Amino acid sequence: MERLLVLVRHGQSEWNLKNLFTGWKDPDLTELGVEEAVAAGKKLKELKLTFDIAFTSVLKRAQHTLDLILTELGQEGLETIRDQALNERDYGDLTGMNKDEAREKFGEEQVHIWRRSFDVPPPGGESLKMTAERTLPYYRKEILPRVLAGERVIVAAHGNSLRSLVMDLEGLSPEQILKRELATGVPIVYRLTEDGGVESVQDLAD
Ligand SMILES: O=C(O)[C@@H](CO)OP(=O)(O)O
Repeated sequence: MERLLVLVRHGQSEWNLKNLFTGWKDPDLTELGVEEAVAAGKKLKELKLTFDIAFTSVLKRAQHTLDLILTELGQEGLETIRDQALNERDYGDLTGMNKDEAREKFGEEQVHIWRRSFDVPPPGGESLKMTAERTLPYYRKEILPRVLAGERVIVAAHGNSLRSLVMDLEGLSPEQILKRELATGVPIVYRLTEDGGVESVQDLAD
């Protein structure tokens, strides 16, 4: 049995381009973001991958990315489950702030801690740990059982909601996840063991 799980971060969003903390805000993809999503679809097509079900967040940039990928695969209209458990980490008071201006105001190190530490939440927002506390139960209840039953699953979501899943799947420590960045529109193809561990992982970066 195949036990296929593909994770993909959305393509560049309008707020990624403007360098703003985005979190639960809902900007759409830029032109480049659309191109990245189409390219992700083409890469999956080259590998002859198709899916039985898709999961995404309730945010436009992830849904739009998924739609573009499914169109490339000739799988428009595939059953898709949207849930806010897969949303980006909530950036709290930083939402909408320019990342360079935040560095000037709060200092480079503090902003890095808010963005990449495991358990320090940005003011009023979610740490990666808090994000994992919603993404992982959802993954274990709704997504993993389908993968283990042989359904081919694609998840289109966000930098930090996916980092929390990657951390768990790959058994990364808080230090290791700190350095792990997910590129926009780059699918990561996992094949899982029968108990949900990682049998193989392939990052489809160029
Ligand atoms: O702004 C955000 O919501 C995220 C993802 O774009 O940013 P960061 O990479 O700083 O976690």
